[in-house]
Amino acid sequence: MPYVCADYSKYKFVNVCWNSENGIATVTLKRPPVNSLTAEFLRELSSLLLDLEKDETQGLIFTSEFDEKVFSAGLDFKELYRPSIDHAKEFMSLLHSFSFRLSCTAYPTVAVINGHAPAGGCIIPLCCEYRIGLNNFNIGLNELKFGILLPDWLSSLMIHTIGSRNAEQAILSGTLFSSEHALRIGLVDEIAPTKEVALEKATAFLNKAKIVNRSLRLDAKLHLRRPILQEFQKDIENELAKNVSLLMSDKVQQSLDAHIKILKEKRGN
Ligand SMILES: CC/C=C\CC/C=C/CC(=O)SCCNC(=O)CCNC(=O)[C@H](O)C(C)(C)COP(=O)(O)OP(=O)(O)OC[C@H]1O[C@@H](n2cnc3c(N)ncnc32)[C@H](O)[C@@H]1OP(=O)(O)O
Repeated sequence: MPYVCADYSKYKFVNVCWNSENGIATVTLKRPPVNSLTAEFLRELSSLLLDLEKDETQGLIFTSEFDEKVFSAGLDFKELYRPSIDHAKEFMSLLHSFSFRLSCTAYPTVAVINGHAPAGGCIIPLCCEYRIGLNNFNIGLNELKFGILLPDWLSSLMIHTIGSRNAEQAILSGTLFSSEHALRIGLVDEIAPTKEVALEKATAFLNKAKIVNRSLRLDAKLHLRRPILQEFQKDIENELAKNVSLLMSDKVQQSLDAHIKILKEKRGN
């Protein structure tokens, strides 16, 4: 059983709950109001993965504090609207390194998607090995609707998860899928009626993974995920520069502006 050394109370945007019997860490995302991903949040999540690795967690479950509302609303609109060039570079680099690290963790990973997971909100579930959804939520990579071309590593994660034909249709149409539809195409592996049941299913998946030798399992995981990991590692500097310049482009900035206005109007402010 892992001896928990790290001080998990230092984290601002996650709550980490260890099960001392099975060594599984449940990480609840709690950055109000909608778990949108900022540079600070991504930095924290990356550091958390390292702590969990050092403490030899036997498995990781991600879920959200904002139950039946939102798992994550994706990249933070407000932070990405008119950022400085340095901030845009830092943001893209943090997103890349966190997603890479999560995709090749030694320990098995599950996302309990207990709310909407649009666009960048779908990244954590896609990097995980298994996804359990609740009813009545939307999930998908709808970035094309924002004028954002997906980084190659993100398309590759989607292809790995739902196959190339489904991924082509999903990405090119910018579709957000209902939970039932997500189940049909394999974007989620199971649907659960409540978060409690979803957490039980997640634990069952992680317990199954435990019977296998840890380092052998990691070798197999890296082998099976090689096409994704190659995309993460391919020409990193160029890829980051491309994403930064896309983000800073007038077209994407105008689209972010429009979406921020829509959200404001929705709230009547
Ligand atoms: C360059 C390539 C790099 C990377 C590739 C990946 C790219 C990803 C692009 C993105 O991820 S862009 C973000 C896409 N996300 C969305 O379109 C989601 C937008 N939000 C919603 O649809 C809804 O807010 C919700 C379904 C998540 C939740 O709905 P509801 O519960 O009704 O809450 P409200 O809409 O009233 O929102 C509450 C509060 O939260 C703010 N907010 C919502 N989404 C974001 C966000 N993505 N970033 C920042 N803030 C967000 C919203 O403005 C409200 O704020 P108040 O101040 O009015 O309380």
